[in-house]
Amino acid sequence: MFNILMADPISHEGLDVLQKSEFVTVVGDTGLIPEELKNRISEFDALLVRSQTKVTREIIEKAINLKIIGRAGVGVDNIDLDAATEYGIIVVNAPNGNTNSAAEHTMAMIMALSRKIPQAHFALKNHRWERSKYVGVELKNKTLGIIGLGRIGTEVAYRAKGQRMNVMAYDPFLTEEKAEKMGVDYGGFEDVLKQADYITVHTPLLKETRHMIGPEAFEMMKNDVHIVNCARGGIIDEAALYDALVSGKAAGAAIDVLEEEPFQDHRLLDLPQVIATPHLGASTVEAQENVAIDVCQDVLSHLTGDLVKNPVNLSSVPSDILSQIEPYFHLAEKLGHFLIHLTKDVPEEVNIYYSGKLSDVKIAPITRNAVKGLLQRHLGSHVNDVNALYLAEKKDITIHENRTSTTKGFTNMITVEVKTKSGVRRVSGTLLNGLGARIVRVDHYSVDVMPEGHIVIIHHQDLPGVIGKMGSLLAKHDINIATMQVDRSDIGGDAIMILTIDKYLEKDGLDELKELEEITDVTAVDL
Ligand SMILES: NC(=O)C1=CN([C@@H]2O[C@H](COP(=O)(O)OP(=O)(O)OC[C@H]3O[C@@H](n4cnc5c(N)ncnc54)[C@H](O)[C@@H]3O)[C@@H](O)[C@H]2O)C=CC1
Ligand SMILES: O=C(O)CCC(=O)C(=O)O
Repeated sequence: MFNILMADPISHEGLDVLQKSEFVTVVGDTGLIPEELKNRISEFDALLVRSQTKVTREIIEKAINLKIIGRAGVGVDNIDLDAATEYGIIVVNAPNGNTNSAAEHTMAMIMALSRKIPQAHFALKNHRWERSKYVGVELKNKTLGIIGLGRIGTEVAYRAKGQRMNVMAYDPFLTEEKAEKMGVDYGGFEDVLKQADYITVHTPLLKETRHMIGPEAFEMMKNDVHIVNCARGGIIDEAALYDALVSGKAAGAAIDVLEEEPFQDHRLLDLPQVIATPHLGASTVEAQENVAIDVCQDVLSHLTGDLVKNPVNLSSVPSDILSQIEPYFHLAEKLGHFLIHLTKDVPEEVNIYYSGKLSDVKIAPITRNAVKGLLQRHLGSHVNDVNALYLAEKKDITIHENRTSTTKGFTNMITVEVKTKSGVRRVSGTLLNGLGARIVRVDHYSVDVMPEGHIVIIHHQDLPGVIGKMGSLLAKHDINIATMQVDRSDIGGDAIMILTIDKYLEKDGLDELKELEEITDVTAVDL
């Protein structure tokens, strides 16, 4: 049974996904202060948050059982991703479910700002009829500058065009061709600043985007510019915005997000030309349902051993290829685990070869799992597919992926190879149609072994009587051989025998096998 802590309120449609599962229990405890969260986090396998809860390194360090953090929304700037990755905790978000709501909110803010609706509303509610005070400006033929043309920025662009605005955008991934296709003017950051009447930001909050709209940016802008931030507090330097508004450079600002939430400094909010909402961009029934369902499904998938759709600290695996790679994902881990038992020295380099059908599927998740299988033996069960590559790098092990369409007799094959100072060891596996996974090569030997259960790998001299001796010795230890595979380099030369046995071979049995004179090496591995 896995324990999930819901630390921020999540829509019940998402919670239903979890509550229907017999594998999880959900504890709802919203509004915990950081100290309380730190003290309780070790009880949980999964943590669900929105933007309020700050999942800091300090909390992650205490989260000894935590496997996944689910963010019901897009921005993950409230989660220390480096710490999560380092501790092998996967972070998932729900990047698509609130795009529409955030775009609609942005448009509502742009329109309310232009027509001073909140100010006029407030006056009227206070019984003041002030028609001449609230003269607005039209959006038609004005230029909207969009900084960050991702999911939300793109939706805002289409809506602004519906308002007959000219749209100009800057995004490091925007090409001239793409802009043309969208009917958007293509510009650099400064072009947008200089030409826009309205500027709206839709980037994530990153080192690079923090305060990207600061004093210098305001200087480049047109007089009477309108500023909109429905993305993240901190993209716009609030002190610089305040100065621009007070000096009259900027005509008004609409802000949904603040550098500190809930706000500490209310100077900006007190300006009459500022309209504001308390981080409501995603606060619609529909968006909250969408993000809750998406994130809860991923949390459940991860806890029950399946792949997730929206990992943040892993590259994303689209659902259509998810089912395609899943069996290889498990095979790769077993190959890594098998091989590390054969590897007697410190691994320096790992090569993973993908051949046949696998040469054109998304292999990154498969690679991560192979590395996980390799590292777990020595680094323990905290190694997972989130931190495997990070930990390999920390251990100075270089990882290379290689694709080849050569099938080597199999329609698909994964070969994991480890280089150490004493040489190279490798193991290959495949998925046989209808028969499942098989280990088909160990170094230069051909075998056919199901990668599961108790396995003994015996290197020996190809001499008469060896198999008999081995069988008797195992029988003495009450061990039944389930399957046996043998291959040799040449008659009377080096040979390999791979046994699957019905129970674990204890150390004394292993040592006795090693003492047989024809045997050069014995390795036991449990897959
Ligand atoms: N107010 C609210 O309630 C909500 C806020 N958000 C926030 O909105 C923002 C955008 O979200 P999405 O569109 O879903 O993200 P996205 O990832 O689809 O788009 C972000 C875009 O910003 C671009 N970008 C990154 N660095 C940039 C830079 N230096 N200059 C210009 N562009 C840059 C990226 O290339 C990307 O195209 C995020 O900060 C997210 O957290 C999202 C949903 C609701
Ligand atoms: O959880 C929320 O309501 C905030 C949504 C948000 O800011 C995001 O998805 O980035």
